[in-house]
Amino acid sequence: MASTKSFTREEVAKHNKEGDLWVIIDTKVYDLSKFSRMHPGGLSVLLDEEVAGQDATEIFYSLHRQEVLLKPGYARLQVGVLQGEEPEILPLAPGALSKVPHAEPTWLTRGYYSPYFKDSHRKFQAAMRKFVDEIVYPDGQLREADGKRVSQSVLDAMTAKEIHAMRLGPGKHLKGRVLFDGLVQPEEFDYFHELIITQELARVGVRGYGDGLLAGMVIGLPPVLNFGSEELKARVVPEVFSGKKFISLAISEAFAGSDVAGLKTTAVLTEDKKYWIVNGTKKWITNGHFSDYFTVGCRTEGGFTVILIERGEGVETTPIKTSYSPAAGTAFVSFDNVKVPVGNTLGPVDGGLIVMLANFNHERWVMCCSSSRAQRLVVEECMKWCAQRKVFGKPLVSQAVVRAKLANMITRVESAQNWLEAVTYQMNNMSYKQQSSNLAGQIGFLKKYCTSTAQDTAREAVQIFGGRGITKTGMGRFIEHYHTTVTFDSLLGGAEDVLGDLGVRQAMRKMPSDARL
Ligand code: HEM
Repeated sequence: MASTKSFTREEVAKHNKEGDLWVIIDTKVYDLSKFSRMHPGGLSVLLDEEVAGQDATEIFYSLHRQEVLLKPGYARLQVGVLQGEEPEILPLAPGALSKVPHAEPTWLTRGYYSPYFKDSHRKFQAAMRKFVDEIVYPDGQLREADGKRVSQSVLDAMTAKEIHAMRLGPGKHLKGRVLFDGLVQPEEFDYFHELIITQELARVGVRGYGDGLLAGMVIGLPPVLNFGSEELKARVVPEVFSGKKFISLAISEAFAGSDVAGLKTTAVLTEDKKYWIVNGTKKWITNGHFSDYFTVGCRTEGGFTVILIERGEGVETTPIKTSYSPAAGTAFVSFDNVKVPVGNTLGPVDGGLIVMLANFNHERWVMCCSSSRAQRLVVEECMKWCAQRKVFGKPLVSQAVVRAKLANMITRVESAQNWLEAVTYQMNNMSYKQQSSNLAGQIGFLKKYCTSTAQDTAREAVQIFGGRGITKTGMGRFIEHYHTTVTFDSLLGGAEDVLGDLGVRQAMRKMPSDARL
């Protein structure tokens, strides 16, 4: 616990030399006498006459993130507070909304309204924010750094609130479950609740870890839920929703991605027609390295079939090094003569395309939710930095070129979110089938928009942060991470050009034959 001793500024000023060195940061008094020799920024900067024994608040915050002082090892350096003065820089309490303009979507900004979000969504958001701040965020920072898997305690905490089940959207799978301690009833749970879950998780701001939070389940389990036999569902779904077993979608190969006709993994029926024998390899499989189940796209005699394969004899996974942390468990998966019961077939034999198409819309919409929210985190970082960073004696934001960059960023993130909310409203009012026929193109365009604007924002954010934007620690650490990992979002679920083309083709199919200029 921090000391509550109080000092006058004059008393602090006496401790101004090597071996007896105090500073004031936002009314708190720190004794850096011993620490100064270990200070990552060096000893000399602390001995400066404007720092040693002085109020170093402004210079401290121009060089360090708030989190530095919250770390127990550094918080211990506090020996007291300034007499009769109150701190001004207060870190946000867990669950609180940011007051930085555009740091929150409009519906969460004081004084604004929304036609979409009701009281139930607001309560749900507040609970989810607190949960993420207290349980997920701290683990995210640690695991992204050490590359280990998401801690089981986090997955268990998510299970207790039924977050895994809710991440598959509204539907029968929620029936009878107590969602977030009863905060929302299964029948009232809609796509806006799901949007909230995805967007709150995206605020953790660490890409590999974000996928480690069972992104494989979000895309790999729906084919089991929608196309698996009752026996298969009864066994697999509870294991996965309880966070005890893991599942991945395994479609992409080194040979082919979106082009399923080019896949080389084969499934051949045994003579007694009781088993599939699967041979082949899959690449870039999110969560694959720790998955127990794989929803696998296979070439079969008359086309393409989706089969659920359990880890066992003949299944090997090797981690792939990607631009983000191994916390995602991204893997190369090989199947060598794997014997799979035919009961594990998902959907019609040779009719796997339907299974995949049914999955795409939701999967891409989830990506839009997380991509647009991650982009907003970058806007918040830039807004704060531009206001606090001084150049040529003035805040960075006094430069017109910097304001122009912020204007572009805000325009992009607000348009992405508003379009996303409009599409989400459509999803709430359409059946799954209607969504495929009416929204596949829209969602394709939206995803293309989210991820291409994300890359523009990443580039401009690095310009604003300068060298800090390419440094893994310190002020620009989120920007560096975002810039390094942002491209990934533009590839998964279909590259931008592929999605744009899909949207135009869907639109052209609906062109009236009598339309003329
Ligand atoms: C409680 C007091 C302080 C603590 C715990 C502290 C801790 C740290 C830490 C952890 C870093 C590494 C930052 C990172 O890359 O993540 C750092 C860097 C630095 N610190 Fe401090 N510091 C303190 C006070 C100060 C003060 C008063 C100054 C005043 C000049 C200062 C100047 C610097 C500089 C110049 C760097 C290098 C920044 C960079 O590489 O961009 N520090 N400090």
